[in-house]
Amino acid sequence: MNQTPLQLDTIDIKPHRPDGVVELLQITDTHLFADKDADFLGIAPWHSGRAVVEAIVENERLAQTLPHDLILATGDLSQDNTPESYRHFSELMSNLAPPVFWLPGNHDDAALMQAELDNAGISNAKHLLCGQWQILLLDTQLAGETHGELSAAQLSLLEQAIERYPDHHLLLAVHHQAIPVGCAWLDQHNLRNADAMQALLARHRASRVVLCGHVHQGFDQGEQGVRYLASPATCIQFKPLSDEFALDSMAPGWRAISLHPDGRLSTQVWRLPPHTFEPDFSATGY
Ligand SMILES: Nc1ncnc2c1ncn2[C@@H]1O[C@@H]2COP(=O)(O)O[C@H]2[C@H]1O
Ligand SMILES: [Fe+2]
Repeated sequence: MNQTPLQLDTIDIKPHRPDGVVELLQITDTHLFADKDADFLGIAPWHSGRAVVEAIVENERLAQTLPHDLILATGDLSQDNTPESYRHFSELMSNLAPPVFWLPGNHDDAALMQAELDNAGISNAKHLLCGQWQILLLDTQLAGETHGELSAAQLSLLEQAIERYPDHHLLLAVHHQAIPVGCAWLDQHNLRNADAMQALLARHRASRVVLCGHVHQGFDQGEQGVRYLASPATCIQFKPLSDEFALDSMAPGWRAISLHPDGRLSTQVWRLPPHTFEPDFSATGY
């Protein structure tokens, strides 16, 4: 096993907005298959993912907003771990102008994912300096498990980030939820050593935000001065506050986030129109 500690490798991204506000989008849990028409509990993820991308493009055109600075793809991009599924993800992202940054989820094959996304020219950068903010993407994947964990090496990257950039507000992106979302069946598949991450976050004086995927629902909660956010998946939605596995009737979606230079954050969950891509509500799991 390679014991060499990971070194923080930082890239700079200049925010487009003259007031320094960083505009980003979160796209998560696309669960793509090699077969674009493959069914996932009543939804074909490639088709719902494509509809999300088209809606983002249309939103930008209608709102005539300044361009987004970046997109964060927070894992479970593939459901079947095929090279084709990652190529389909790259194809979807090629319709969007901002650079995409990614981290693996429990369903991903991280090595294959990196190889395929590298081939498509999607950056593997994990620490971004953007105006007054720093964005760190950490890997919580634990091979063969549905729940997640931050290895010592990943925690060390967080420590390096807050030590090196103590005055930059921090957005930490991970796949697994660090605090319970209120679905017992799903909260057993959480980030197991969230306390180690939280102990490091407690040292950081600037703003702290933790953004995750995995929970297939909108989530926004503050705890001990840290804001925890999650986004709907671009395919099936899990029903909030359900102890048993249950799919939700809300449409697929994504999250938009504005990071202000003074540390404030504003955010909005966007969804496709109601009743588009309704799943098979009788499904009991996968
Ligand atoms: N009925 C179920 N009960 C518990 N876990 C489940 C059930 N169905 C699926 N899962 C797991 O829960 C995970 C939550 O999101 P994932 O897409 O990561 O993958 C899912 C499955 O591994
Ligand atoms: Fe997941």
